[in-house]
Amino acid sequence: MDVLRQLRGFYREKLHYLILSIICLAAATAVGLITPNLLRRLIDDVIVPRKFTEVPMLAIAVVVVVFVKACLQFAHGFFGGRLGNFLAYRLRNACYEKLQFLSFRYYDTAKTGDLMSRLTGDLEAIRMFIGFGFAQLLNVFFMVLFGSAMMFSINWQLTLVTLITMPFLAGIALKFESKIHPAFQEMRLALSALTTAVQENVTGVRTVKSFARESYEVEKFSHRNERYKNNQIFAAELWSKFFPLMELMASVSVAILLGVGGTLVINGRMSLGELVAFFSLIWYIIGPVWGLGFQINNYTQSKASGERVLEVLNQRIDVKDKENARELVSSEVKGDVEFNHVTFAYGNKMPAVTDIHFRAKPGTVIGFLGGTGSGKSTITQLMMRAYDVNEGSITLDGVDIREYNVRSLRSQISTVFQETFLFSSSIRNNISYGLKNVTMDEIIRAAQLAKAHDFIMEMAEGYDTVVGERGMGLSGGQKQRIAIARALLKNPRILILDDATSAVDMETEHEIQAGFQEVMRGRTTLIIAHRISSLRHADQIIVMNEGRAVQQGTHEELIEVPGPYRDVYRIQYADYLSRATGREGA
Ligand SMILES: Nc1ncnc2c1ncn2[C@@H]1O[C@H](COP(=O)(O)OP(=O)(O)OP(=O)(O)O)[C@@H](O)[C@H]1O
Repeated sequence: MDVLRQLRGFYREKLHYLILSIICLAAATAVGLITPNLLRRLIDDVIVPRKFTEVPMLAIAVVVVVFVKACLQFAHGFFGGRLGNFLAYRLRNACYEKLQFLSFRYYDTAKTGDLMSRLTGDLEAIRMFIGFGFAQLLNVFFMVLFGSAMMFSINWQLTLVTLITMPFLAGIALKFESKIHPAFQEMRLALSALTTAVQENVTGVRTVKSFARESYEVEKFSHRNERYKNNQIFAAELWSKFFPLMELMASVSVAILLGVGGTLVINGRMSLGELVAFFSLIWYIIGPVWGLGFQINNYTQSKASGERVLEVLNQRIDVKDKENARELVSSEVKGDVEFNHVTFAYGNKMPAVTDIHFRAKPGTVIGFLGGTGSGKSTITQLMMRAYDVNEGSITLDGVDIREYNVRSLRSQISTVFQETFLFSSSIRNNISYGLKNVTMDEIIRAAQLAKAHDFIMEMAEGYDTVVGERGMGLSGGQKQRIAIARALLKNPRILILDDATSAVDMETEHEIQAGFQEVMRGRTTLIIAHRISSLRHADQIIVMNEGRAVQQGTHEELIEVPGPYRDVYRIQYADYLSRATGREGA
């Protein structure tokens, strides 16, 4: 119930729906009890004394009772539906909003499929339980309580004898639930494995085909499919045993009732009408007991779902605004960036960067070179406060970036990542993503600077061409150029290019960089690249190794001194250097 209490904030406004839904269901249950009484009257007061004039009245009474009961059930469904949907709507929005603000650290370990299932399946379970399950669980008690109270009022001895089988019935229902519950969980896991296989196969279809692993994939799927099928069969067998067993137990109850009750009627200690009323009341008790396991399972499942959803909602946001955080105003930002002896580690791992110290004056270009895992991307992530530093500080225009409002800081920075993400939308929307009031001319200008305009115009629909999921249908270099156009259109003070031109040829890269020089005049740029040609014009180059800056200087300075930069330069420029030496020798 703790979960329900925590969720209360989301449905407090509509708490009256919950109360009305419970009242209506309880009232429907109570009204339902009139029917057995009418039956009793029909037999004892009409049929036996042969006073048939009362039949029309009784018939009308039955119709009225059934009608009122139906209205109450409708009202229960109406209020429950309103409540459940309101809660699910609020929770869905809250979860989605939370997902937008959760830190990068959360997404480092989050699984897409798991998050999706929390936002869909788990939310649905909560909707059903709060909307209907909760009232129905309470109704189980109402039915048993009202039903047995009425039976006791008719004949308490017969009630005790008839209800003797109920504990067994409840025991079987609970035992069945304890077996079917894990079977269902297992089935859900098997289904999730099955869908993951399909999802991965579709996403990685190129890899599968290029490795000619189609039959392996078919076999993998077939194994998972078999597991799912076996689970289904197991669950179906459990169901097929449960129903006859429950029916058998229920029939024992009914047989006892008929035997003992019949004898009481014959001996004149009970009227025939009472026996018939008893007969219909017994189902008032058998029904809920039969479904007891299901209701309890429904509760435990929605409790687990509630916990999973609350886990997302209660997730701590690592990087957040300080109280009274400063707002950056675009026109006033100069772009003076300084890393002051910055050290940072992801979780409890070894530091990814240690004692990084550099200053990028407004409008300058800082290049980063280094092997994989040397900490280059980490530096750019720290710049946009994807994570906060552990030691040292990063300043923008002389103020620690932790003092700024995160949103306004990031709005001053454009990042182009090595892996480009494009939305399944038109190229135009992809370039202008998140920006309002941009003209087509501005979009075209950004695309021209990113050397994307020409290939976009060659497409049948031009800027209106819709690119598939993750930009399918475009080459790696084309996707990167669209991402660069997107970054340029944002008109940032700070541009971060994290291996952003790795997928374009050297000539295009050169042209893109020439475009950058034009747009980035007066702005600060951090470039990560593996090609010396991309970095040689930088105002300062930082060579990284195992999280440390091992060399720092301009291209001209660095090629003069022995070290990793000169080694890389010699490897990449081997042909050029040998030709130059050859010419000198000649
Ligand atoms: N999100 C993360 N969670 C945990 N560790 C990470 C994460 N990102 C990077 N690392 C680790 O931090 C170290 C530095 O990684 P980083 O991505 O900064 O290197 P890099 O120089 O940019 O490499 P590359 O050139 O391959 O992109 C590596 O050891 C890496 O495994």
